Amino acid sequence: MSAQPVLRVSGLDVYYGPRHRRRHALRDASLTLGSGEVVGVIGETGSGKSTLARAIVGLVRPTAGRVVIDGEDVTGYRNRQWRSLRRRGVVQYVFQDPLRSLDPDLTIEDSLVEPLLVQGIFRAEAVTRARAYLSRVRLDEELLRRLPGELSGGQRQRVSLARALVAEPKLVILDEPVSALDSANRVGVLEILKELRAGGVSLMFISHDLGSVAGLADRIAVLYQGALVETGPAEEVIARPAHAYTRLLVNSAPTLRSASAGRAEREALRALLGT
Ligand SMILES: Nc1ncnc2c1ncn2[C@@H]1O[C@H](COP(=O)(O)OP(=O)(O)OP(=O)(O)O)[C@@H](O)[C@H]1O
Repeated sequence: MSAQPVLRVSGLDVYYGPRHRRRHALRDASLTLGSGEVVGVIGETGSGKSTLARAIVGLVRPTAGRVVIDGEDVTGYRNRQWRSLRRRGVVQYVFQDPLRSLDPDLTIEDSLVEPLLVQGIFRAEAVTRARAYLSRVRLDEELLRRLPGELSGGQRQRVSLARALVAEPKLVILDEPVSALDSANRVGVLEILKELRAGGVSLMFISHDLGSVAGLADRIAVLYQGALVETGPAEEVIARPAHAYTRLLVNSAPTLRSASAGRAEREALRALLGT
């Protein structure tokens, strides 16, 4: 791992809505991601996971805090500066809905080569790279001529992953990459992400499902009601969860639950959390 983290988030605050009805969606969030690391951000629906991701990539403006990506302080960057950062391929964000990452009027080939063409790479080389990344996400070249609307949900998710990776970014943020997939596709995409991790890509993997994150993440960050209540090495967070909400998550994940953890304990934790 290099000395410089690929991502440093400190004291990030995000509010939504008009002043008199403001919702504090992200509270003083701080997180560091080392180069080549995978961090899993988990939390229930509405806990602020997408807000954290969107604030990191400049799609939502924080009211306080700082974001540094690959040594570049992007806090307060304007749209033009964000576009330039994305064009340089530093960071990629994969939307929860793959259709949002793909232009419906572009063939898969055009979608995959576009990020390379804007970097000044010649089309022939861009197409070669697009094919290589399509095969990395285990899709057939035959799909290159199709439009996103002519693919299955699982294929679309893989194409949007390939599109995020083709420009070889420093950091990829994946918002719920497997939650809309059936179990065979989920296992397939998790396998691909494991290969990417072995290849040294830094990933932030957002999910409401601790079970999906557990086998992949080096570190786990737990969001609860807009606050990062616990962050640590994945094995430690799972083996010795410090926060009551994390204990409830571990206890509720069928594949992680220890034999001793039972329903009574889950109910006690729910009562403690007031949920
Ligand atoms: N554009 C918006 N305007 C107003 N409130 C918003 C907006 N986006 C999100 N929120 C609210 O902010 C809170 C956090 O939302 P966010 O989408 O970050 O949660 P999440 O953890 O990603 O949820 P999910 O797992 O359902 O995607 C929620 O209460 C949500 O209703």
